Amino acid sequence: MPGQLLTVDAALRLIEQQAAPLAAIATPLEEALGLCLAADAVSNVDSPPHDKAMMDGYAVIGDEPLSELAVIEEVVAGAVPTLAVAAGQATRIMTGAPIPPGAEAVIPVEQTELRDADTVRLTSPAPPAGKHVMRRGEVFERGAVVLTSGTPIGPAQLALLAETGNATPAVIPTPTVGVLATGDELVGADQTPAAGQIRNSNGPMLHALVRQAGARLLPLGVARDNAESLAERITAGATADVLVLSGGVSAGKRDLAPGILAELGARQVFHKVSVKPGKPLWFGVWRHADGRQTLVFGLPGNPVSGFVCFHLFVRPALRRLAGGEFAGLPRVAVTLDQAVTVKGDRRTYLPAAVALDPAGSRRARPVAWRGSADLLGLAAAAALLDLPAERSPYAAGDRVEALLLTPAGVA
Ligand SMILES: Nc1nc2c(c(=O)[nH]1)N[C@H]1C(S)=C(S)[C@@H](COP(=O)(O)OP(=O)(O)OC[C@H]3O[C@@H](n4cnc5c(N)ncnc54)[C@H](O)[C@@H]3O)O[C@H]1N2
Ligand code: MOO
Repeated sequence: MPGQLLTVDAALRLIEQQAAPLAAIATPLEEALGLCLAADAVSNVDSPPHDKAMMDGYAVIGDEPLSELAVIEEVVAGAVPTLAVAAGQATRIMTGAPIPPGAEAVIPVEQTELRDADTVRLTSPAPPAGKHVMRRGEVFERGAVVLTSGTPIGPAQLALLAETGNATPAVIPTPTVGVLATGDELVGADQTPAAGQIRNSNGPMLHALVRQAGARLLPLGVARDNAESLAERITAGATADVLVLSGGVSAGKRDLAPGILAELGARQVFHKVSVKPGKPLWFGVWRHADGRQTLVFGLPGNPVSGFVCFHLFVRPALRRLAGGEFAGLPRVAVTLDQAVTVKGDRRTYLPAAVALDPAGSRRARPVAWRGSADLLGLAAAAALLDLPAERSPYAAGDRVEALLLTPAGVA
């Protein structure tokens, strides 16, 4: 371990130990998109619920010896046949409708012509038994587990839950994340900074990161660098599952957040990680009198440090709380387009542009940037290169790992 600092992996293990899925709730299906199932989903119907026609046409006994058939009935989807079909007979049937007793196949309407209202002639050889018929329970039977606990609910899973009668499935709810920016120097994006002031960019950035992660945002505004303001705003975040603070966690005189958190009853799990940017990261657990707990992340104030720490450490915790895997951004291999030297001994995450070469493999080049306050560089990045210090210097052509910030990871 470099110096006395925790490695990124050790820090992640400590966070994972504290991040258990939230308690399950029952939710209306319409609100279940994006949530994870908290229990196996069982079907209360067979699928399909009856032997069903897969084509519009005529239900027949199958391998029909005759080429002219008497039409005895018509069954549309939603109706139930009343007559059994025998040799020489057919029931006019629509896709999805139940197959009448005795029938074993469907002749598509295109392979027939009507002689008169009650007689149909086959223009192709009669189909064998089983053709264009789906058997009751062929896809799954009543009582079958159709989705297992932990499955994320997308549109297809939602449709399956609807089909199987799971109108209010048990799910893990969306975690709520309180976001608090700290600092006397901060003014709003719509204000003109006076001497010594800067605009609060971390607030909007962290709000966006929380939303992008699919969590519910509890905006807590800006706390000033004094004990009263910090204690008041942090206390307002006690209802959240996760509290994200920006700034005030390094070694400065005004870096009061860790002390205030301890006074309020939050237990520090670690402070400082061997990562660049992001070294001053603080992580703790705040247990409340009612048995709930809030995971607290004190992110460094430098914007890129906060961004990197959110992706590396907060995002996996949010996914775990929501019932998913403890996993962050997608990780891919890239080829470096230029040499890179990592200074110091911290594992370094460098904002990079990524392009596909003609063979379809990803090539990456660090963006021009001037350290952990450079949002211009970060805004041009599609990935974060993951560069362990001990492998430095890196040469052009070296294969390294990168965390993708955009779905395609190319920009
Ligand atoms: N003596 C030491 N000094 C510093 C250390 C250290 O280990 N020893 N660590 C450095 C590192 S690394 C970082 S990163 C920063 C982190 O400092 P803090 O988390 O305490 O953050 P602040 O001091 O409050 O602010 C740092 C920087 O970020 C700007 N900032 C803060 N909040 C916002 C915001 N909401 N929007 C935009 N910019 C923000 C702030 O103005 C400062 O420029 O500490 C180093 N120092
Ligand atoms: O680690 Mo700080 O986060 O270098 O800027």
